[in-house]
Amino acid sequence: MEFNMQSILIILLPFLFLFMFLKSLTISKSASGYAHIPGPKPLPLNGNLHLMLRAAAPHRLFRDLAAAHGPLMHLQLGELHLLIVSSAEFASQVTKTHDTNFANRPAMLATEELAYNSSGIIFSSYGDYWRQLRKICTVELLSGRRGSTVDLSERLYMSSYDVTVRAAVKAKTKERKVMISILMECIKLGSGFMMADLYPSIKLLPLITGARFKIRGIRRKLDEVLDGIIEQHRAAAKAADDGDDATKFEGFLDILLKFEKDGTSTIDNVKAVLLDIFIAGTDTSATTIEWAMSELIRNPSKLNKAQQEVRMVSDNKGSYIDEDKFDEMKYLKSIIKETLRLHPPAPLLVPRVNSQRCVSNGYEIPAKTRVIVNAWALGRDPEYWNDPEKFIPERFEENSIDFNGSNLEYIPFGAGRRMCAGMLLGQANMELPLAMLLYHFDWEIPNGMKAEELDMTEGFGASTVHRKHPLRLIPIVKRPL
Ligand code: HEM
Repeated sequence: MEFNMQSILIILLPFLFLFMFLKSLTISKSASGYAHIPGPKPLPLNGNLHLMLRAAAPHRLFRDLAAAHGPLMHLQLGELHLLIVSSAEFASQVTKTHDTNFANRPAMLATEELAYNSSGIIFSSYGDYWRQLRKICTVELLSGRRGSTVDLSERLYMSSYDVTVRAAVKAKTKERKVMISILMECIKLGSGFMMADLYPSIKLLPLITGARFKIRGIRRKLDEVLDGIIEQHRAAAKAADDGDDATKFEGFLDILLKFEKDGTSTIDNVKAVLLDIFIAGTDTSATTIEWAMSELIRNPSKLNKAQQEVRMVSDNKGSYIDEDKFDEMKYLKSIIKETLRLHPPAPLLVPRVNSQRCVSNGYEIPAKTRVIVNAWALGRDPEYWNDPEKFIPERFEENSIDFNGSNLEYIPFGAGRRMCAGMLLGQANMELPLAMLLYHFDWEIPNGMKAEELDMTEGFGASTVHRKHPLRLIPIVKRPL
């Protein structure tokens, strides 16, 4: 008899269900620790997982459930107990009052292999190792506007990737298409909502669902590309040393490699950090520009106003976009802020875990609880915003609300100790390409479609939220490059 994956599955399924049933008895016991926190009633076996099956996207489902159950809500997905935070007050508890306690990240199937055993910045445990990495990042890579510009391209992902990679590695890398597709896979697998993540005690699940196989395949490709980048960098550094190149400077990757050389870290740690920077830097900025352009196309008067501003500032400056003039592009900045309010690229931020039991606004939270802050819901809450579903960049001209983590109703970059380490680079990575798109081109929608008909459906199934369908527009050159 020939055994293929399907026949193995059929044989294993009854055992799996029996195991899950027995497991559900222990799950309901552990659920008692959360009984005092409001939330939808869990079913045996799956908890509230069935709700996810018919949801448009987790951030939308969590917002709707929170409307019925409150701003601190308990959800049980498979074996996991999640707390969903949907108010500025509770977000402040997690990211300010109990920030240190909640400064850890949960383990996920994908982070074992794809984040090199969680040894990058995003998923590493809170402690000295993380502190050191974060310091290198802030000082060496992300504090200024070090990313050199790339040619304007419709392929925002490529351009965003180029800027990030050049900031980190100082050079263009080969195989960027392959790398971008790997990054997209990592983002999908890192959502934390895979079956194998929701039932971590069923050790066979990663094999049965094929997740382990897929992750191993991506890890192999990832190693190949990252090893290539590191090799290329070492060769360039050696050539510069040999030639006594006066222009050489020590960059981010050189510093990571120094730690590897003196034995403080391993080459896997170096790859983990590089991957974090590539993932965090590429997808977030590119998807924000995509949404900003989509919103502007749907609002032609705002598009017009933005173009007038960018052109007025830049025409006097020799017909090119000058980063030093961004402070004069107030409307452009408001557009980016409004886009991040309506479409935060990471709507649920990155999950946190508390090391110790704590009490938050009267609710006891057991240790090792996974907490998700729904930044997307906060940005659309009528409690904090007038006409929250409307794209109105002007609202940011009238107030001083900022995304720097001090206004908890508006946290697209997160807040507290684990907030985004690349906010400044991210900002530059959005302002520059968007200003160029607005300055050089007018934009039309193809096929005579009306502006208000532009499809705004969100994609689903990853930790960042893109447009479901790519944005296709006709550029008309107004200021040639
Ligand atoms: C539009 C641009 C960006 C957005 C919206 C964004 C958003 C975020 C969010 C929501 C988090 C999690 C915060 C939390 O848990 O409270 C995060 C973490 C992080 N981001 Fe960004 N990000 C952006 C760009 C970048 C860039 C360009 C880089 C670096 C090249 C970067 C590097 C990081 C790192 C290293 C972390 C992990 C911090 C830690 O866990 O200590 N981000 N980002």
